[in-house]
Amino acid sequence: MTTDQKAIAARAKALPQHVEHLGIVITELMKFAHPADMVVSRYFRSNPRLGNRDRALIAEASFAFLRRKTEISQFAESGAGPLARRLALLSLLVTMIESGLGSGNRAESALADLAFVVHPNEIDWLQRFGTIERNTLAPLTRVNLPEWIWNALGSSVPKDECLPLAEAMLKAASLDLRVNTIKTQREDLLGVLNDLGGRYAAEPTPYAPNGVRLKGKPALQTQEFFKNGFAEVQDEGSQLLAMLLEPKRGEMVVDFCAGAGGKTLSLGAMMKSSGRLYAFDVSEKRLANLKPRLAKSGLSNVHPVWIDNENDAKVKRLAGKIDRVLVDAPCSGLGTLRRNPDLKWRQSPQSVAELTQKQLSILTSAARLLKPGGRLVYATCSLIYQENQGVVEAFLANNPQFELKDPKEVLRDSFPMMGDLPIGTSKNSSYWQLFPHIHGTDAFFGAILVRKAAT
Ligand SMILES: C[S@@+](CC[C@H](N)C(=O)[O-])C[C@H]1O[C@@H](n2cnc3c(N)ncnc32)[C@H](O)[C@@H]1O
Repeated sequence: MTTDQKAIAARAKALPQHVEHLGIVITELMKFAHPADMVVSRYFRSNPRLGNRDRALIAEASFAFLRRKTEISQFAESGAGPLARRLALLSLLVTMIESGLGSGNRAESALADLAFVVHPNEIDWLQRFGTIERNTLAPLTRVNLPEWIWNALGSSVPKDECLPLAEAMLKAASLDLRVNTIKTQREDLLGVLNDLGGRYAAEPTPYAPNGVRLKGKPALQTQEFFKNGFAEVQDEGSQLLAMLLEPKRGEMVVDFCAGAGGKTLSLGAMMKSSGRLYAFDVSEKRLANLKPRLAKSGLSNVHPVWIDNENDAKVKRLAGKIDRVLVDAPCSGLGTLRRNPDLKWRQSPQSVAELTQKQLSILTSAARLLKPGGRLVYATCSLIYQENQGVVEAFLANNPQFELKDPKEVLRDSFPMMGDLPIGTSKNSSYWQLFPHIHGTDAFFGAILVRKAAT
């Protein structure tokens, strides 16, 4: 038996308890009362005896359930025994087939890995699920989306791309890092990572110049390179989005919705730790999470500022003084379904309508910060038209002192290219958009707005 086979056998023996734990987690997830990652980590905290491998499998299967909830729930109706067990078994089967965990990447070998836990009368039933031809499923079952989101995709991509987009969102996302160029260079970090062994197998991201993609999902927190701030976890798309702002050395820049600072840290490094970069957010907790990341980043130009709301006096005091503003607006997050599949079940047309109002209000306040000639990037990780183009159009209708700049023109000399266009731009749009089925990133939207020089 090879080391890999031994590991697989050890994991397979532990599966009966996985089914039980997973059944409890899925029952809790189906209430949709809290974000899925919070539900899963709370469960692990209250079950401290679960090992790392158990946790990895339970977490992966919980997210597989959320991604394929329609298919799994519908098929589960046909089984026997407690519903939680049926859902757990189907989710484990999906995980085994898709992620290559256990010895199987196909239905039969995935089933063999479940042999320790399935009852004889469940085998045929699982086999039937594992061999369903996906293209025979009804459209909404196949895409595992609520109808309103499936319909909304058509306003974001051409009709013939809706299915490939929806299918791409059913896959788990890769783990990407951004190299902190204040401390090291990508080639050097790739060397360090690849010396750490197979689970870190790292390669450059296809487009982002400072991105690294890891093949596995290794624990990062304990690694020296991570503790010392040589890299941060950041999806390639998010890295590219921050690059739309193109901040320069010595400028005054505001990251209006900085959160825990994913993009703030990218912007600070692009500014070579010079000038002044304000990181605003209404969430004290998120800004508190930025501080340790900032401390290890080596940046000295970032100033976190808690604001009460977008019209806070601290914002008004900087009106007309800022060169560049990033508005990474709070949004439905429906572009990140690969990572946050619970969002498709937790958002609704009503929640999107409320977000749209908030987004317009934040954009309007943030825009007042700009000097004449200054650039604002309005961005979301949504693919819903109302949160994206809809907000920008409403803003421009009320603010004629701003104009939309075509990213094809603005980015031509400075941005990573895909074919003959800057990545994320297209011949027939003046907006910037990334999609999982085209770019292999989460879906992101960006609009480049400039305050006209004469006003
Ligand atoms: C998409 S997240 C930002 C993610 C962050 N830029 C990053 O790259 O990690 C949106 C953020 O907007 C913040 N937010 C919500 N309402 C806000 C407001 N009125 N003014 C400023 N920030 C706000 C939220 O607290 C949240 O951190």
